[in-house]
Amino acid sequence: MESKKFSLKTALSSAYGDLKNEISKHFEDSEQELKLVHELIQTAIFQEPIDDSKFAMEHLIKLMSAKYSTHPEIVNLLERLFITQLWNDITKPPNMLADYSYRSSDGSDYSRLRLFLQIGKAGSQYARSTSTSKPFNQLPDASKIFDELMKRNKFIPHPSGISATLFYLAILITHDLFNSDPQNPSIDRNSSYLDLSPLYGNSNEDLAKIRTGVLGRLKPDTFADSRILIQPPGVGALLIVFSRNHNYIANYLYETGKFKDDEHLFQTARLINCGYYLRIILHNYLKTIIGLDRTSSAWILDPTKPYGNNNLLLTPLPTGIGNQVSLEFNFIYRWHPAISEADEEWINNEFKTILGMDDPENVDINTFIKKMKEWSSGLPEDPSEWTFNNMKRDKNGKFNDSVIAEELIKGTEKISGSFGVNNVPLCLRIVEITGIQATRALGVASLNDFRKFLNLVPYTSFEDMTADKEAAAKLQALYGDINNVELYPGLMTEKTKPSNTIGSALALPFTISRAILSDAVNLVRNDRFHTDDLNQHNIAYWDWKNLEIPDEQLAAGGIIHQLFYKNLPNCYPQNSSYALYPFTVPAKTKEILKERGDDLWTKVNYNTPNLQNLK
Ligand code: HEM
Ligand SMILES: [Ca+2]
Repeated sequence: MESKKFSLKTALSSAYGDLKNEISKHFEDSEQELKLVHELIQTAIFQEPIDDSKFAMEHLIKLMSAKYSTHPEIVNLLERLFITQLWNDITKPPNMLADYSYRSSDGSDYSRLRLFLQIGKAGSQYARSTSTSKPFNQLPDASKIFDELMKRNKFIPHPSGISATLFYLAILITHDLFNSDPQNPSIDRNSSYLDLSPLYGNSNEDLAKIRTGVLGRLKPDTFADSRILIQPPGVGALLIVFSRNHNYIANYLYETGKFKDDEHLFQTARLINCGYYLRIILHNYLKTIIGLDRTSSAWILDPTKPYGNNNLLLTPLPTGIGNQVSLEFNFIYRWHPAISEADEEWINNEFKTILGMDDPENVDINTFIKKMKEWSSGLPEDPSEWTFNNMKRDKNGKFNDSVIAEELIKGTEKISGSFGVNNVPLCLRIVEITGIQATRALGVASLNDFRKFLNLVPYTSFEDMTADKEAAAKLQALYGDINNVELYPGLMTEKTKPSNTIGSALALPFTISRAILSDAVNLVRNDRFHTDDLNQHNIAYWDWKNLEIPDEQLAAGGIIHQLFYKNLPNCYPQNSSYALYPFTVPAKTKEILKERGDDLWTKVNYNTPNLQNLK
């Protein structure tokens, strides 16, 4: 960055040299004026702060209107620089609108560009990123692709020690963004934003079912999306932490005395709760995914940073313009190989019960949809009565803290699965086959066309695409030509990035690792409620430290432990790796922290928290 600025300055100096010559040709005693002109150019280009007590602007106006007035060529240039500077001060289109600060129930109106009110609203069609350049040749049976290249034969543990709990958050994120209509897979029933749709739902009807209507609160331990009930119980446990966090925030706001009515308290608490969710995604989830825990640097990848101002050299990077997730992203984010062994067993049993069969892998799609529908229509109308994993609610409707904490703690001990060929649990066979068929029906591109779209070099051969010789041979037999490989089967079988390194700790398949970041940056930056409208006024001057526990240092910038300590009191010791670093298995956490080269690793407790006396 420095060297770029240096070379720009060099270029600038030569342009300034010409102007200087021009001015000194016509005027004597112009040293002061030249300095002024130089400053004008500097501030126009580098956005350096202006010390207005020096009256530079007034001097400039005097020069243009009096001394230089007989030299229109100089005045024209200075005037242009001056007007450019003034014009650039104001963001276009506007960053914020007055009194326009609450999330809608269905994700409409999340773009501040009022022409795009509908963008990313629940019930919209998926966006499409890229099309196929030439027709596919004959495609193999989707079931054959699953059986030969995707099916888990033997569990392969994740090489970077990533825990199941990281994927519990990943599942909340995917259930926030994606909710395909089984009758019409081009429709996404959720909003295309990180707005905790699994908690708050996607309509006014959903909200009415989970809100108490009093003081902005949600019903105890309640969430809106019933799909979470048939995910491993750690996913529901994590969502309940966010549900409790909403109520914690609403109470806190009420006690400040600034708000009285339910709607204002609810909406403000939702904005803040979604803010914590995003902060966890950036400071814990993304940090683990790209391996930043291994360094003592505080740097994180933050897509919300304002780069809004124009300057003469860099175009602005807008925020809050709205987002619509793509169908491609839906498949890029299907991370079924990551499911841990224990969670695979759990879901297998759950499917056996719901489908009423011993071999859920053999169910046909119509039966699957029908049985799932029967299951969901058998749930209580009121989500505050739902339970999962046979957990019981107490007389106030709450689950026992330690029962919730236990699922998250167990998740941190479960090693997740490795990405790459042959690691998708067998019970998801029908889901995967139907998925591949949907991509065909909707015209999703080939892997190579998608790579070209991302400006990545296309694969030239099957060996180039996958490091696994056996997989390469199977792909060759099924697809014939490397350019014939479809996006989703390709993503599930391509080579994976190295593990245990800064930059790629999640060891994702190559194309996924790049695509996921492009989609993530867009969906966060384009949400006005994660950028300009998360301003202090709209969040009632909420201090993000309100949840903070004194061991901030121990978390190395992480946030998630604050939610655990606040909403699952007494379940974790103060310095527990299970709260501070839940996304890697504890033995791995120790190894990673040692790599930082400081003594942080000696201060963390790696023992399983003892919940016995809390039950
Ligand atoms: C034990 C864990 C998991 C189970 C039981 C599971 C189950 C399922 C099922 C049944 C579907 C089909 C849903 C439908 O078509 O309505 C599905 C779709 C999907 N899964 Fe998973 N999954 C698990 C883990 C994951 C993980 C770790 C991710 C990624 C982080 C993920 C991402 C997705 C996505 C993006 C879809 C498409 C959703 C949609 O189009 O609405 N899943 N999964
Ligand atoms: Ca959403």
